[in-house]
Amino acid sequence: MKVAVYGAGGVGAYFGGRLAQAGADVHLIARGDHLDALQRDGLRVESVSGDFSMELPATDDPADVGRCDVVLFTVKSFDTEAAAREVRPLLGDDTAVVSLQNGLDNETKLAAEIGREHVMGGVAYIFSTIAEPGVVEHTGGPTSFTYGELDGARSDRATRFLEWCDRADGMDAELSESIQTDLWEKAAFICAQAGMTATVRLPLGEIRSHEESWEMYRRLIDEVCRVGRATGAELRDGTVSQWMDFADDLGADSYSSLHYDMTHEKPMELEALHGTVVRRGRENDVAVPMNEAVYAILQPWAQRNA
Ligand SMILES: NC(=O)C1=CN([C@@H]2O[C@H](COP(=O)(O)OP(=O)(O)OC[C@H]3O[C@@H](n4cnc5c(N)ncnc54)[C@H](O)[C@@H]3O)[C@@H](O)[C@H]2O)C=CC1
Ligand SMILES: CC(C)(CO)C(=O)C(=O)O
Repeated sequence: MKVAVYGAGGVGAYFGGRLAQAGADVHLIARGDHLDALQRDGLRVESVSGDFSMELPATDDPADVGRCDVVLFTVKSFDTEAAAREVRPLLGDDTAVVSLQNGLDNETKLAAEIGREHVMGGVAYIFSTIAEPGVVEHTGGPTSFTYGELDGARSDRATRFLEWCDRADGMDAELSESIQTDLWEKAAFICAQAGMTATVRLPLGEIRSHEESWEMYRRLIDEVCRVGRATGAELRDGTVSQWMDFADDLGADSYSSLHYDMTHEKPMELEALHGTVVRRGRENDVAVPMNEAVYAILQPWAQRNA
């Protein structure tokens, strides 16, 4: 199985590294200092599931890699369109480009550039960042992703990829037959987890211990579920309480990639998260006051870091 990781950062290099450990032919696409370090020193992953280092081919030019079976597409959502324009050299007739990004529009943007037949949706559950160039730090989370064909088909390429994922240690993968539902459900969770940890600027444990803050966390989830249903997505009953139970079990020191980016002066995915919910809420006449509040509070940070 030949795999390219387009945007080999916290998420992509972690899962790509694990697939390489399982024997997949993995190629990293990165840029800047991180690429220089990957080429010079290899990839180092410092992980709660076990550290590892490996030499993997790394480049900023997809033409060096050529056709792949699977492309893990893991750039930040504000880089989706630019990166999608560069993906073509990686595509054979049956190549799947699997977005593991946060946000609701990445698959549509990818499809517009490379054709819907190449795109699979996906959602990742992991806490992982580039700690320094060439070094990815994985601090926890379920360390899993769910992916699937946009039309829900259990295709040969999707099941073949699952077999490879199942061989890998330190990660779990699930093949979904309703990835649109998964995307909305993940959006509901991430708008709460990212929204609260970034606005409050404290870890989840301290948010949980205040009744009003914990209620706001719940309302953020609930609002996104309402918007999702208004757009026609089939969210499962009990999604809000399931996420609240999930968040109850997360480590007290959990934050989010949005909080990380905000506090490290990096561009933020605010538009892909709360910005999208606010816009879709308006379009569908669904009130989203909690998401509007998060969006308003974080705007100055998003502008400052852009
Ligand atoms: N970090 C986390 O724990 C989680 C992140 N996510 C989502 O996964 C996606 C990726 O996030 P991270 O891995 O944290 O981002 P990251 O910033 O660590 O990695 C993305 C990498 O892609 C590179 N890149 C962007 N455009 C490129 C291009 N055209 N050519 C080559 N390299 C390019 C960037 O320089 C960066 O190194 C985001 O949508 C994020 O919200 C989802 C779950 C957890
Ligand atoms: C769900 C969560 C919080 C970690 O998997 C995430 O997606 C992020 O930090 O961006």
